[in-house]
Formats: sequence, structure tokens, C-alpha cells
Amino acid sequence: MNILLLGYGKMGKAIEPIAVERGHQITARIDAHNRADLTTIDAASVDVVIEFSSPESAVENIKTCLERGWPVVCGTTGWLSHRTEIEQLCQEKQGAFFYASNYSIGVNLFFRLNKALAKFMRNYPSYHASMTEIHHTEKKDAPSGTAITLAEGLLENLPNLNGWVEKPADKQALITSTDAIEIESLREGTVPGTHIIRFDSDVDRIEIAHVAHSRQGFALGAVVAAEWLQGRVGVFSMDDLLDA
Ligand SMILES: NC(=O)C1=CN([C@@H]2O[C@H](COP(=O)(O)OP(=O)(O)OC[C@H]3O[C@@H](n4cnc5c(N)ncnc54)[C@H](OP(=O)(O)O)[C@@H]3O)[C@@H](O)[C@H]2O)C=CC1
Ligand SMILES: O=C(O)C1=N[C@H](C(=O)O)C[C@H](O)C1
Repeated sequence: MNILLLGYGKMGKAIEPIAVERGHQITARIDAHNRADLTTIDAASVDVVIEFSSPESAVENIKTCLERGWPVVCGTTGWLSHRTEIEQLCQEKQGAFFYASNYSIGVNLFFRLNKALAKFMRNYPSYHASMTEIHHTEKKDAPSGTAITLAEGLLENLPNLNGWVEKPADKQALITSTDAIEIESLREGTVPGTHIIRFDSDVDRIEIAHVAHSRQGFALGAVVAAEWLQGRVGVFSMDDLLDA
């Protein structure tokens, strides 16, 4: 495949060697400085775009690619208030759009474990769910896209909860609102991505965690999604890929 890397920061640079190793070519590397090239590159020279840019630029980037007829694998987080708009454009253009808040297989297994645990905890209302996510200090959005997906998985399965809230930075202890999941976002060093789900009662705690050791898992997942998307039309997620 000929891949256009849209966003050539930490993720774009992690994706490139994996894509090449798997036999693909990088047609172009686009960042904020040469973004104008997106409209001039020969459309036929691109089989798929892998988009990891920034919350502020993702929507325009995706729209430009769909307008140009390019399938898009998007990993950028923090833009989902525009999701419906993008999905409608994809449908209108008969295009292909793949989105995941997290492309690593491990996190996608963890999403399923999280839902299963939530279902199990439904009958134990004395336990209250909360979450901590830890990322590197360059991360622009909070909570992480992955944390929001995890919160949605809990909310689907715990009817006594009515939403999620961000834990204020100056608050000491997590918990104890009974009807919302509190999400704590910590920014430390170069941490690639850690997510911890807790169920606390007055007497104990049940905890599950996913810890990424590097960006390799995210990058490999994005390339596999790009391969899978070839020849498909529609809007897709990791569940479509994993269950195919
Ligand atoms: N779904 C997943 O599995 C994962 C998602 N992410 C998400 O991916 C995104 C990118 O992460 P990361 O690579 O760490 O971020 P970086 O900040 O390291 O890189 C962002 C890149 O996007 C470029 N960029 C900024 N604005 C534009 C624009 N208008 N058009 C084109 N490119 C632009 C930057 O260019 P310049 O350097 O010139 O400013 C830079 O090359 C984040 O939203 C992050 O949360 C990250 C890891 C995994
Ligand atoms: O910005 C990051 O680095 C990451 N972002 C994604 C998110 O917001 O969930 C995925 C991963 O945790 C790394």
C-alpha cells in the first residue's frame, strides 16, 4: 500500500518503520508545516491515510482526505464532538473511515475486560468505579481518548452511574460521588499510556490496569487497520476488525 502519514510526530514516526517492515511505501509525510501539500499530492498515489495529528487539526484533515477520496485511519483523540459530521461526510462520499481511541490489541482486550468487570459489578453497588490515566507531558487532551472509551464501557453496563467527571487537579482523594465516574488525568515524563480502573468499597478495592511499554502496539494496530480497510466502504472501529 502507498501510505500518506498525516501527522509526523511521535506516532507518525513510530508507524513508519512498522509500515515499511510490512512491505508498504510512505508516499508523503505531512505535518503542520507542509499541510498545504495535502491538496496538491496526486490522489492516485495514495491508498490510505494514517492520521495522528492534533485535536485542533484532525477534523479538517479528515475532511480533506475524504473529499480527495482517500480511506482514512484516524488515531487522533480529542475531536469527537465532530464525529457525526465526519461520519455523514464519509457516507456522502462513499468513503472509508476507521477510528479508534486506541489501536493496541492489548487495550482493545482491556476494553472488553472492563465491560465484563462492569457487568459483574452491577450487582455490588457498594463498590464505586473510578479511573486514573497517566501520559507523557506533551499530551494535549485530557482525559485521554482511551479513558473516555473505558468510561463509556462502564456506563453502558452500570445503570446506577449517570456520567463521568474529571477529577480536579487540586482534589486530594479520588471518589466518592455515587453517580459519576471520576477520571484522574496525570501527566508524567514520557509515559506512553497507562489506564487504571478501580472499584472501591469502604473495606477494599478491585483494580485492573493496562500499561503500554512503548508506542509500538498503537503503531502496529494502526497499520493493521489500514491494511484491513483496503477495498472497504463505510465507518469502522476496532470491534469490526477484531470480530471480522
Ligand atoms: N489512537 C491511538 O492508538 C493513539 C492516539 N494518539 C493520539 O494521536 C495524536 C498524535 O499523537 P502524537 O504523535 O503523540 O503527537 P505529536 O505532537 O508528537 O505529533 C503531532 C503531529 O501532528 C502534526 N500536526 C499538527 N497540526 C497539524 C495539521 N494542521 N496538519 C497536519 N499535521 C499537523 C504535528 O506537526 P508539527 O510537528 O509541525 O507541529 C506533528 O507532526 C494525539 O491526539 C494522541 O492522543 C497517540 C497514540 C496512540
Ligand atoms: O497521546 C497519547 O500519547 C495517547 N493517546 C491516546 C489516548 O488519548 O487515549 C492513546 C494512548 O493512550 C496514547
